[in-house]
Amino acid sequence: MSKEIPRVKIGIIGGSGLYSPDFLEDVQEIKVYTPYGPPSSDIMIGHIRGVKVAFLPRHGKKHSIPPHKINYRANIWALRELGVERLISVSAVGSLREEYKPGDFVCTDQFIDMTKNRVYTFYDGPVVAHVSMADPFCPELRRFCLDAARELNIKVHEKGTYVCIEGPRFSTRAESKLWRQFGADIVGMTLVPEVNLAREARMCFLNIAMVTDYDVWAEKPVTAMEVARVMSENTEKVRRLLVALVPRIPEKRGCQCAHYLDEALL
Ligand SMILES: CSC[C@H]1O[C@H](OP(=O)(O)O)[C@H](O)[C@@H]1O
Ligand SMILES: Nc1ncnc2[nH]cnc12
Repeated sequence: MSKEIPRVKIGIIGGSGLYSPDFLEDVQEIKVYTPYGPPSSDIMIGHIRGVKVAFLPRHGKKHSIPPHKINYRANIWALRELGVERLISVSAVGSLREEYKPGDFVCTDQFIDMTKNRVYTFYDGPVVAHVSMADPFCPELRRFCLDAARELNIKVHEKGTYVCIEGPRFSTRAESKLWRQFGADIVGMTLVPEVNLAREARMCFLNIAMVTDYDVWAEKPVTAMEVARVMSENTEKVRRLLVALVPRIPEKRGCQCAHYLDEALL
């Protein structure tokens, strides 16, 4: 007897420090097969106040997959296969600005791609797609996120440019200063190509970044242990924000996100 595959419209990808769907109720795990191989883990499906949500930890349940080895295509494909239209990605980031303090949230609104060796598209030919990335994040999801944070009295920066580095190493002092000159506000290793693949998959995409450290421009070199510690001190805040955000998201989309691909195919 074949099992019915559940349909889920909202997906959450957890980053460093967010590996478990303990903010969801009635969780079931399902294995999803993709043409690109397995996603980072089985997909966990549960509910937030009656709304069905799919959860996937991008580094795996035990953080065994480094940023440059994540199978981003498999992750996005698997979530899309389940019906996900609106994707919330959670990231730990370093700060490139004094005023973006450890423990603050950032509702990312732009990115700069400094990665070097990733697979950036589902369209490897013969079908070719050039998606617009001028406005990478869903304006509706950003608004719901900011409203939810305001309601909870959680400090969130309304805008922030995320520079995505290849990793897994952290930036040199010279690089960190350069990211600041580029106009970036926060630095991480995983937003690209998650965000552009989601657009190719006609999904809305929101990035909730949690500042875990001042990157090395501010003198003291960051360590992975520091990132993990600050993230674990703040996961409760992340969970509360997700629980307040998800029920605000309406069934129907009123944004452009599903249509960028129409103008991208040659
Ligand atoms: C654990 S330190 C570096 C690691 O943390 C961030 O992860 P994520 O974006 O998945 O939250 C950063 O991008 C690196 O992968
Ligand atoms: N300083 C930093 N650089 C890159 N990725 C990070 N993730 C968290 N902090 C970071």
